Amino acid sequence: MIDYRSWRHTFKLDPDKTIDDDSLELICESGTDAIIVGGTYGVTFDNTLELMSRIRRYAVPAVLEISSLDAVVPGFDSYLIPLVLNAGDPNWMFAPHVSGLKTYGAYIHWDEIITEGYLIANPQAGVAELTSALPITDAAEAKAYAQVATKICRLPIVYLEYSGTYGDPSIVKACKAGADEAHVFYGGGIRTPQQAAEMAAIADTVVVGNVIYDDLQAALATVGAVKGEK
Ligand SMILES: CC(C)=CCC/C(C)=C/CC/C(C)=C/CC/C(C)=C/CC/C(C)=C/CC/C(C)=C/CC/C(C)=C/COP(=O)(O)OP(=O)(O)O
Ligand SMILES: O=P(O)(O)OC[C@@H](O)CO
Ligand SMILES: [Mg+2]
Repeated sequence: MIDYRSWRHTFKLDPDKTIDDDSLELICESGTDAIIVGGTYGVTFDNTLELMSRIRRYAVPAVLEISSLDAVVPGFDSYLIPLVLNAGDPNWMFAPHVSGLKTYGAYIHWDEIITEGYLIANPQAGVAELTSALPITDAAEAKAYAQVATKICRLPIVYLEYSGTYGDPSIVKACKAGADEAHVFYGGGIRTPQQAAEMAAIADTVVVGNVIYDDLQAALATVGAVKGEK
């Protein structure tokens, strides 16, 4: 099992976006703890395979966060499987996972599978639209969702997803409190070292995504900010 509990900082690369070789090298050699490959829309087998093979030039661990059954590519170190805690469309709760097990069951190495209790907190994110995510009304509700994930479903990870916008630290704190011993990933809208450090002081691992494509130097500066924390 990959040691995700030691990760403090990760970059998330989207197979549907373009990154040149020099930028990819800087990301992979940045000192980040892992590269997560994933995205909501436009993720295909071919663009995932292409990105994975380019990342594989470097020693950094690479994991695939599966969002489509058409894009399950062998060769990653581990596979993150989201379970969307606040999916309003029940077809996103377990149906893809049942299909996945029917299709890939014979090939699964269970010690490579890591399940994430996914809590979608930005109603404007693509993933919120896709899953018809229910709004999180307040910190008490965020804490309760985290407890559903960890105390009731006994999931090892809570992923608080603000994809595209910077989150509310009080909601992140509530999630962390509800998650107890489980591991908390925070992702969304981190664009500065200060934001990275602020979220890293609450969550166990921070995930930096979109800024990679908008401002590479800003993205790289988040690594040192997090590694100095906690
Ligand atoms: C041969 C081989 C390699 C075998 C491996 C076996 C294996 C791992 C099999 C998988 C079995 C299985 C149980 C599969 C089910 C996987 C599946 C399709 C689950 C559904 C996941 C799900 C609910 C997806 C919904 C979307 C989601 C939560 C995506 C997560 C990623 C995400 C939110 C990224 C952010 O995207 P981004 O584009 O940045 O966001 P914006 O749109 O807001 O910008
Ligand atoms: O792209 P950003 O907003 O940095 O979010 C990171 C990650 O949580 C997306 O799944
Ligand atoms: Mg993204």
